[in-house]
Amino acid sequence: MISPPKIPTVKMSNGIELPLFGYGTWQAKDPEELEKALTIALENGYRLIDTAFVYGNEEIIGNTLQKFYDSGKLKRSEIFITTKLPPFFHRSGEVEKCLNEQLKALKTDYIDLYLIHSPCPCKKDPEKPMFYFDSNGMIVEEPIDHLETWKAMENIYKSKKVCSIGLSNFNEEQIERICKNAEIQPHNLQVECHILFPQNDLFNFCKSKNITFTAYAPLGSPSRQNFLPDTEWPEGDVLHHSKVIEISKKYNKTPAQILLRQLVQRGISAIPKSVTPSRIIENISIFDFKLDSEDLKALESIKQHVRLFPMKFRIQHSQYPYKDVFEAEKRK
Ligand SMILES: NC(=O)C1=CN([C@@H]2O[C@H](COP(=O)(O)OP(=O)(O)OC[C@H]3O[C@@H](n4cnc5c(N)ncnc54)[C@H](OP(=O)(O)O)[C@@H]3O)[C@@H](O)[C@H]2O)C=CC1
Ligand SMILES: O=C1CO[C@H](CO)[C@@H](O)[C@@H]1O
Repeated sequence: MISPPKIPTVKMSNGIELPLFGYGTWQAKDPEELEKALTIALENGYRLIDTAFVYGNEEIIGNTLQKFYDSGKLKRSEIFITTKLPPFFHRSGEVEKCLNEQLKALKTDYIDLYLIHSPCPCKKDPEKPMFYFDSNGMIVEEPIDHLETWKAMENIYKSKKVCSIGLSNFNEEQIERICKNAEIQPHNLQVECHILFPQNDLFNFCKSKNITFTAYAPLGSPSRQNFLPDTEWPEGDVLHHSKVIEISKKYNKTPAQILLRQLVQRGISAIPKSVTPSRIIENISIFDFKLDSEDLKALESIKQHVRLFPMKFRIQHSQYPYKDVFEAEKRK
């Protein structure tokens, strides 16, 4: 066990501190493996856990956390739980119902940060805890206005079942519309973000709105293609990028540590996923060094930009958020 580092935070507009580093859990759902990995993460200083209804692992996470509370090793107040509303429960009557299920699974009476997972409300697969795909592999749209769902998010915020509310995978226009019509402004946006997709414009836009920023796929999500393997996933390997390797040698750190450190220094919360004990410790060992401005600039100036998560199974949805992907598809 390393001595747990102090993790820097950024204040959200509601005054709550968002840790700039946490533990991602997408595709971690083997109970034994996840419990072991999360235990190692918590013992080594991870405090933010990122999950979602559709990851199918909230109960495993809740059970693991309960063991930490019972043994007195951690208090609930020391943990920051982010979870997400699935795209098939966007109707106002469904939001709180779904949240209640998630609270039960996570063994808690509040969520620190609750996000609308996707701007594309869709039908549920009655057989699976997942969205429904049609015969072309597309999700089936449910026309529900974002403002209806956001109102329900505001209500659960007011009920104190969630301490902060936010969005994931929404574009600037969609966020702007919510902000203009909201009683409670979004506290956080979670989107893909790494050296090959730095999100400079969206990040600056969020800063101007006082919305904190979380980077998913901070290591380029090397195992993303295990999800929907029949889908075409864009190429892009941030962990083996020559610039990252060069800088990692200079600091005697690993490529993953350089990538995560860069996000933290940008003021972006990074949530790498790993179920490998050595990597879990490697990823959090980034608070004993600082990238200098020259190296930050070198990482910033990487010209090749590629969206690794185009989520094309949503491309026909009227609220599909990625105009770049949509335009490129139209030109094909
Ligand atoms: N809001 C959204 O729509 C989305 C949210 N997310 C969230 O963001 C989190 C992170 O994104 P994710 O897609 O998991 O991708 P990451 O960029 O975190 O990459 C995870 C992958 O990298 C491997 N890995 C972890 N650490 C290292 C290391 N030090 N060296 C080499 N390989 C490493 C892991 O393998 P192994 O586990 O085998 O060690 C795993 O295969 C998710 O887990 C989820 O919580 C992700 C995608 C979309
Ligand atoms: O969080 C998630 C992980 O990535 C998946 C693949 O695109 C998404 O469907 C999901 O929103």
